[in-house]
Amino acid sequence: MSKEVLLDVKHLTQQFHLTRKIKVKAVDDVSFQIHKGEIFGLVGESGSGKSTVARCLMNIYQPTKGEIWYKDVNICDKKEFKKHKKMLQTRRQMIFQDSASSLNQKMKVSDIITEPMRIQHITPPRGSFVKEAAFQMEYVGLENSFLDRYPSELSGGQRQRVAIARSLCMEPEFLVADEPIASLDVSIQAQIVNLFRHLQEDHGFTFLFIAHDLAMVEYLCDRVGVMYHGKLVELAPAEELYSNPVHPYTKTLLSAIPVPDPIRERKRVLQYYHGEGMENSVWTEVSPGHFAMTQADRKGCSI
Ligand SMILES: Nc1ncnc2c1ncn2[C@@H]1O[C@H](COP(=O)(O)OP(=O)(O)OP(=O)(O)O)[C@@H](O)[C@H]1O
Repeated sequence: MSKEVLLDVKHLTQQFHLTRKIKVKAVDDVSFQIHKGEIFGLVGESGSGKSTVARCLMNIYQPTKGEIWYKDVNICDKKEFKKHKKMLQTRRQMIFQDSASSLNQKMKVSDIITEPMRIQHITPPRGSFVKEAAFQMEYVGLENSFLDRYPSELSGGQRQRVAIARSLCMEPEFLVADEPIASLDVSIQAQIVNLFRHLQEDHGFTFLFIAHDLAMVEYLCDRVGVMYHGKLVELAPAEELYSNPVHPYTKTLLSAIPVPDPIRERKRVLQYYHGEGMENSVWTEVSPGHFAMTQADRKGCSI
């Protein structure tokens, strides 16, 4: 993995207006970088702001504050976005959790896979759209007989493979996978996660991987960020985060991972965190490459 920065997120804040008076700060002053070729994981409880970050990175939401740089393009700047629109819409692709609703149920698989190429007026490198769809299908482990089927005729895992094949057609550089395995059976989850790993190894893709399954995130990701109530509270290489969590919320989250050893499992202590000490917290590098929110007067230790 290189240290070249592909994405630089600076002080990202996203507020939603629920009514004229009530606002929700879904993402609150979040900064991080994603390096070229790395798999960056984002974890946190439901509603902590992970999907909102992902949607801002994909220009689905226009952030309330902050900047997002994709290489040397500030994608939050509307003029810059317009200037580089084609590059941004092809090189960045997103895979959603619910492939049943993200894929057009009325289209055949071959058309679903090649639709983004048609929209972007891209000539299929393998001669025809059908050949292109067949190539990508084979790559993601689906037989060609699926080409003429409709999404409703496929299983959840097969539909997710179609969604991946569809994004591969655009020869992307950066893939956002938002809970791509959440709706799948456990054995299928492992297959899809392994597919992501192969994609990264074969093509050097850069990934943002959002998931609730902390064990899968540890297995797949190079670095992991932990979100809590819209804030990024900890960020570290996966191994370091899982072996030495600093923020109490990270400790809470990791304490909930089941241990496949009955003796250790019996001794496991579940931790709880209810947001105590979030105020006055500052972003500190507690060890090289390991950042966490700690209280200003207690740098280097947990809150
Ligand atoms: N379009 C929207 N309009 C209003 N509020 C929103 C919108 N999108 C997200 N929110 C709110 O922002 C907060 C963060 O939501 P978000 O979906 O980013 O969390 P998440 O960590 O991805 O949760 P999950 O794991 O359940 O998907 C939540 O309180 C959510 O209700």
